[in-house]
Amino acid sequence: MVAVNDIRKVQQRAEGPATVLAIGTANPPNCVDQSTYADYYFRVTNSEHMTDLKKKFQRICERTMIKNRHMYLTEEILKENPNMCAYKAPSLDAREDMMIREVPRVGKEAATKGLDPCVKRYMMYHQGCFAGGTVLRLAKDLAENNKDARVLIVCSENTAVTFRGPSETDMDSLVGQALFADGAAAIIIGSDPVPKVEKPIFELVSTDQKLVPGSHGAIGGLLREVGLTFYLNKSVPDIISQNINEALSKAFDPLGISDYNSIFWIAHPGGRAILDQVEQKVNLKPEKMKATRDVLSNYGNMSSACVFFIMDLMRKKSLERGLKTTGEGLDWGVLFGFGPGLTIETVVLRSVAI
Ligand SMILES: CC(=O)CC(=O)SCCNC(=O)CCNC(=O)[C@H](O)C(C)(C)COP(=O)(O)OP(=O)(O)OC[C@H]1O[C@@H](n2cnc3c(N)ncnc32)[C@H](O)[C@@H]1OP(=O)(O)O
Repeated sequence: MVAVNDIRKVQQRAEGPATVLAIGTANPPNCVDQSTYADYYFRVTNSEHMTDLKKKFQRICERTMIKNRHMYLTEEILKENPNMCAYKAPSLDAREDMMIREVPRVGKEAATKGLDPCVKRYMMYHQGCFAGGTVLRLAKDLAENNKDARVLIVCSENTAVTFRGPSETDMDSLVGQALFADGAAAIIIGSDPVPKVEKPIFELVSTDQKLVPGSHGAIGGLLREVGLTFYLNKSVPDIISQNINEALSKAFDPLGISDYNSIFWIAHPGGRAILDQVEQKVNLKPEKMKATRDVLSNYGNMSSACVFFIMDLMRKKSLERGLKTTGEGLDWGVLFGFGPGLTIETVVLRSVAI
């Protein structure tokens, strides 16, 4: 008789850790220039009369350190959908129609191929920006517990659901209009790579999630007839940075690592101030956040997709610079997702020799 444990070990479970086997990214073609975005945003939302608010928005845009963002929404689309340009007007149907079309389209572009109908799918909506870490955590469990499984993750983010005109009394919304952007990433995760066929890029060593006590209300979103409304408290950079050392020591103490400049960094770039404060709290050298800041600057906050753009940039730059591993020449690294809850997702990565 075959023992259940043998079936689990021999037939069902993978031997090695889950690895990232491929990464692809895509953005909609419409690219907005952050230096002129305030003019565009106040014109397209018929808000030119709010001159002080426009100046404030211009200041916020400048402080984001974002240069470019991609957005599906063009001026023509917004003109056809005037309710999306109001601060709050019923528009959920129009927004959802765009999302139903665009989210899978850009996601498919990132994944490049269609999928067999027998592929087992799982859809996750309205997760928030920490989801890049969440999906890695779930994919690791799936890949390690299902021998030969290959997990395709597609994170596709679109601001058609959050774009809205300005309001004098809602600064959270205004800050979000200066930060959020569209983008998609597709990643394949699997254990026990097939020799000479598959080449791992990073190994997923461990994962963790923490709901920060007392942070309720700091970041959140509510789906309304007017689209997805959100709040972003000014304390977000403080809360994240105050909890970062605990997350790091929980993840790296077991590995005997306490110098966080000795690892590579992939942090969700929620906003410039979050990166600044984390950097300060951990005494990070400026080059540690270079890949993260480059993605923020060139693409904005694409929510869950950001960490994969950073991962992709890092492995490409490491190759270009002739470094010995995919993680800037270093062995160990960390990936952080931050988002509503306030939730911190931590993933410990191990790079691969180039
Ligand atoms: C959606 C998800 O699930 C996950 C996410 O990623 S959520 C997004 C998380 N990101 C954030 O919370 C943003 C973090 N903040 C930042 O990066 C920066 O504050 C920023 C780039 C927005 C502005 O940079 P800064 O260095 O703070 O600039 P600063 O000059 O102090 O502020 C500019 C103006 O914005 C206002 N402001 C900044 N943050 C604000 C906030 N969260 N709410 C309201 N107003 C804000 C300031 O009061 C200031 O107004 P005045 O010019 O009238 O004084």
